[in-house]
Amino acid sequence: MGDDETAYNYVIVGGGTAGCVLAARLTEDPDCRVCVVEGGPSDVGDEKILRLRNWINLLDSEYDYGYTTVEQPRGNSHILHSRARVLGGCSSHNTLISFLPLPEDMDEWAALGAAGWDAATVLPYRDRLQNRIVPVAEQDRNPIAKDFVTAAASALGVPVVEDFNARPFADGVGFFSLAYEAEGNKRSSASVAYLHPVLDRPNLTLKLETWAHEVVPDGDGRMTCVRVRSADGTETTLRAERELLLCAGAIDTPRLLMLSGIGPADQLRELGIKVRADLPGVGENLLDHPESVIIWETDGPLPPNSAMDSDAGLFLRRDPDGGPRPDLMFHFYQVPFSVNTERLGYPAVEHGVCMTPNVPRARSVGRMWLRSADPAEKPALDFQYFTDPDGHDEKTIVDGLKVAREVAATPPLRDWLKREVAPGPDVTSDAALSEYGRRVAHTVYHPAGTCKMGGDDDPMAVLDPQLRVRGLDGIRVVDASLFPTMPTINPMVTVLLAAERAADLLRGANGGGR
Ligand SMILES: Cc1cc2nc3c(=O)[nH]c(=O)nc-3n(C[C@H](O)[C@H](O)[C@H](O)COP(=O)(O)OP(=O)(O)OC[C@H]3O[C@@H](n4cnc5c(N)ncnc54)[C@H](O)[C@@H]3O)c2cc1C
Repeated sequence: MGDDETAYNYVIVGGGTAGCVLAARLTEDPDCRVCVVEGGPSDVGDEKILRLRNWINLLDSEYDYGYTTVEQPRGNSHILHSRARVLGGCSSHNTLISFLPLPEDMDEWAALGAAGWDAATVLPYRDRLQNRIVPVAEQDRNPIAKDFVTAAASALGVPVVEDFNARPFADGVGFFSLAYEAEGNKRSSASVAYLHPVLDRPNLTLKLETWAHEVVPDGDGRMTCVRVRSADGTETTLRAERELLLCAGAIDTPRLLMLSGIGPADQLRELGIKVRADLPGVGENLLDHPESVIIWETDGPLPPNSAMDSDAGLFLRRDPDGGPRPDLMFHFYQVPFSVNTERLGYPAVEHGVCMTPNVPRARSVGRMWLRSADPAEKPALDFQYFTDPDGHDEKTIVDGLKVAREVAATPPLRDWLKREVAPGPDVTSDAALSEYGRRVAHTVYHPAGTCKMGGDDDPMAVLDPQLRVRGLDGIRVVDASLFPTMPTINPMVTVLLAAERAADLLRGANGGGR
């Protein structure tokens, strides 16, 4: 198929984490013509992208859409919400920590009306994942990270976990599993694992540096067409003969739907957007994993070994009556992640480490909306961090900071640390820890949930359990926006599993493939 063609069997908007999986799976059938519209450039041969340890330099770069938030009265209003602008999406930009969701995470989705998304159905898709997922390699295990693992196990009485994906866990400390090749520190992103091997398929068309700005109906009223603009400004309408698949991520998928008149009718009318479907849930249910940070200076430089500077971490279950899943997590960084503390005047240190306690199932839920009908204007994101009425999220951060200090005070980690620089040893009361912890809070970069799927009885569900946009024909959403609730763990693998399942749903519905 040549570049001038505009009709395909499927058009995929967003060649990101989910989009790459779908493109690879759907083009396994040589008669199925697929076009991927991706806003960013290719990652092929781009060492800046392909080398995992460079991830931190991609933040706020030309590969980052760089969303901001509206004022967060109980949190940090200065967080930059990085979202990748490159083939592979956030899997080309992130730290590639790879955890299967816990069974209860999936069963919760099914209980909320997402029939067919229970653990017994979703978790077996792990065997289909093409990414190379392995625990951090021995040569990448920094001595200080090893000592963090030993200290946390001893201070907190939790097991050392060799492979977090071997079985479900309530708590534990250890080196993460990553989607990477240790040799050469190469990403095994969705793009590398799924798309690179099939780029020469004649039935796959990639339109890079091309931005989708409006979904429009075909002649039969099916929402299968999308208006796109390429880097040179050329406008085209692409048509999907079977279905249009939105995979633009948890911010850009609801943004595109709303710009196309699909969303909360009153809000859209106020902006002068013609309403095509009144779906009040579009842009609501904005989920994230909020985190805080505590930083120590080390006595001089650390050994260099690392996969991506945050190779180990801890899960803890503080509330034994709260079910089998952990309710506190943190990453251990062998660099001082000080962007939020320096802004508040805490000292910058040349050599240091930090721990970043986060809230695995945050109860504060936010929303996003369009500021105008102009597709170029970024939407407003309001995560409403630390606003849950029971104070669960705030308490988790306070507990996390205290737990971090316990670990830091325990040998062998203790012997590496010269002094605590943020918040500093004088900050001890719950109130002071909360104030500090929320003001320096950051995101673990996991926005999700903004087009959630659910049952017929949930008026806020945007998608049915087949991922079809309710009330419309010919259009589905497959990306992190489909999450009804946030899984306990870092969500990339959940997105990959969802995309694998979506490929099956599509092939079943449209008669192609298996
Ligand atoms: C810095 C960072 C670190 C992270 N670390 C981890 C981690 O270690 N482990 C983990 O599990 N999760 C991590 N995450 C989160 C995880 O990467 C994401 O949740 C997941 O990759 C999202 O996948 P997606 O398919 O929903 O969207 P994405 O992968 O973001 O894909 C969306 C794609 O759509 C394209 N696009 C958007 N709008 C348009 C448009 N209008 N037209 C055309 N193209 C468009 C984008 O360019 C992008 O390629 C991290 C995220 C970030 C940003």
